[in-house]
Amino acid sequence: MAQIQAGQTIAVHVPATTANLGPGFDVLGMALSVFDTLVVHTLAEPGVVVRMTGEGAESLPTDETHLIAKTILERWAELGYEACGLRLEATNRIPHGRGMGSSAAAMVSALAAANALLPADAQEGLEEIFQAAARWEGHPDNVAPAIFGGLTLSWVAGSGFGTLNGVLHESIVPVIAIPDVELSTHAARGLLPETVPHAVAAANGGRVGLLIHALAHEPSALLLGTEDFLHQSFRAPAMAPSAALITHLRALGHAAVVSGAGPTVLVLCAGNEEAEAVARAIAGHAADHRETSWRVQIPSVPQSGVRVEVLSTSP
Ligand SMILES: Nc1ncnc2c1ncn2[C@@H]1O[C@H](COP(=O)(O)OP(=O)(O)OP(=O)(O)O)[C@@H](O)[C@H]1O
Ligand SMILES: N[C@@H](CCO)C(=O)O
Repeated sequence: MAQIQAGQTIAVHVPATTANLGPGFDVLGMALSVFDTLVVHTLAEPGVVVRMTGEGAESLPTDETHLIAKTILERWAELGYEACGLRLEATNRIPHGRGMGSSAAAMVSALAAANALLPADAQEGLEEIFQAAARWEGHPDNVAPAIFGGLTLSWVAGSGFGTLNGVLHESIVPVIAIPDVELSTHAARGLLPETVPHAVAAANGGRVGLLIHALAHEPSALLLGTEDFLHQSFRAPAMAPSAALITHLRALGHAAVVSGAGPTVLVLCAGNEEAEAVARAIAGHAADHRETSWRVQIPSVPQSGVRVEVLSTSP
């Protein structure tokens, strides 16, 4: 069995992502300019040590059970490589369990790192990393923009996944409101019904079509295009403050939706003026509903996703 070379150091940068964008459940995703950074050192001595700063630093494991370390080790084993020792230094800026793709970012940084530390002639491309990440995450909508950046449209293709970059109108500005509570994606998916009636699926399909058009060409149609029939109403009881904020913003004419599995709220704005009005509307709503506090950010949409820097190679 080939062994991973000790003495290598790489850095991986991966963006946060928002998924669904309303009706595009498990299909639409978009990168957001909030980046996690992971530095990986391969060591001659066996064992795994993880150091973290930022999100999750106080609560996540610091040994080989850490999600990123575990994924790197499992990927090497899957590809037939014997692991060396590892030191990981993670700077976590993506909030966990909020619907901003933290687990997808962790998965993508692990798989990109595992790949970059293979011998040069064994390294794979982004397409193989996408297939592995989507398989391990279970759905492709967050991992696609984390890998490829921009707006992504993804689908299940046989036993694998497909994705492509969609056109995003230059005026569109995302606003995110991150509440001070977490909801795990696993719990949020558990709230969904097994099946939906044909009429509901058809209504949702119509909105996805309109949304893709609105995102590319006609931002004025974002409010109608972001109407969802598949997931938000079922999950609302688990994120009542987010549901109330979305109702408030939509009544004002803004295209507010649940970001990913929630509870973060995403608003797709047609320009900076609307984005600033939305930030003010969120502040006003928060002042009247003090049980939840919100962090409001206006990120950009990076056009590329995961990036690996080789800091030092093995002797
Ligand atoms: N950088 C990280 N390092 C290690 N573990 C992580 C990291 N990011 C996320 N995780 C793990 O993933 C969990 C959150 O995943 P979960 O899928 O529930 O939410 P999310 O990915 O933030 O939201 P969503 O999938 O809706 O966008 C965390 O509680 C933690 O266990
Ligand atoms: N499409 C996923 C995104 C969260 O990972 C969901 O809504 O469950």
